[in-house]
Amino acid sequence: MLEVKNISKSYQNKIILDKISFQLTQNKILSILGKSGSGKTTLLKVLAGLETPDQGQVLVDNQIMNKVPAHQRKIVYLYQESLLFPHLNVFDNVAFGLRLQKHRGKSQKEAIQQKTEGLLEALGLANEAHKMPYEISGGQKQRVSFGRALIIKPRLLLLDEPFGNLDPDTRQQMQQLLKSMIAQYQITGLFVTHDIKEALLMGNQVALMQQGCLHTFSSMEEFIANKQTGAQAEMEFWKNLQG
Ligand SMILES: Nc1ncnc2c1ncn2[C@@H]1O[C@H](COP(=O)(O)OP(=O)(O)OP(=O)(O)O)[C@@H](O)[C@H]1O
Repeated sequence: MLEVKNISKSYQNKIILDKISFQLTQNKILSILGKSGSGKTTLLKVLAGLETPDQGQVLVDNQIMNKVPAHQRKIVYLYQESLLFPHLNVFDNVAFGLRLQKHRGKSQKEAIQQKTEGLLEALGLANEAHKMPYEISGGQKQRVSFGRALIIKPRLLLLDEPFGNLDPDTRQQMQQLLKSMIAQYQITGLFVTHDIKEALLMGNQVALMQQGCLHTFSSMEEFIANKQTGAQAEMEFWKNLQG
């Protein structure tokens, strides 16, 4: 479904992405780990059309995306501080993408109303529908931005450290919520995180970005067994802590 072929990108002669190739099938999530500055965000931006690769191709459903502008790709890129429209309430922020799709007429209006209400309910935001962004918490804002993304059924959802700013409890709740929404909406996506546990929890597959290359693992066992991933060190840490 997503096919990335030989993507390279340099900034000021420094190679950030070095002939990256991988495939991702429909309804699967690929978690991407990697050190700060290893190029994870750059990869997501290339897929979203926010950066142009120096070479290589991005294909979604066999369609070459390279020349398709970002706003026509139906690929959503979400990051920690994904912005909400400050002048729209929670309901209108979520409904925005559907309204853009040139839906007119009364029945369409009702369909938008129903879809948005259903999604707000599922996201636990039903009581916040009429609040403005400045009246809700960070975790709630995050849920609104997921709502905005999910409502248009993106072909690809790109999540860039989405929970980086949340406290541990809220982070755990959001992981569970997002996981169930991803299953319900049959989302295909990439999930960038620094947290190994989160990568294993959110992804069906895990990959490691290192020196411009994306190392994909054929199974979770292979990922855990590889010392470079840090999974073993993390497991050792918890074991030692238990005594
Ligand atoms: N627009 C740009 N111009 C020049 N250099 C850039 C630009 N964007 C990113 N870089 C550089 O490319 C490298 C990779 O950055 P990127 O943001 O992709 O890393 P990352 O793996 O997402 O890091 P982090 O985990 O800290 O978010 C960094 O060295 C960064 O300074």
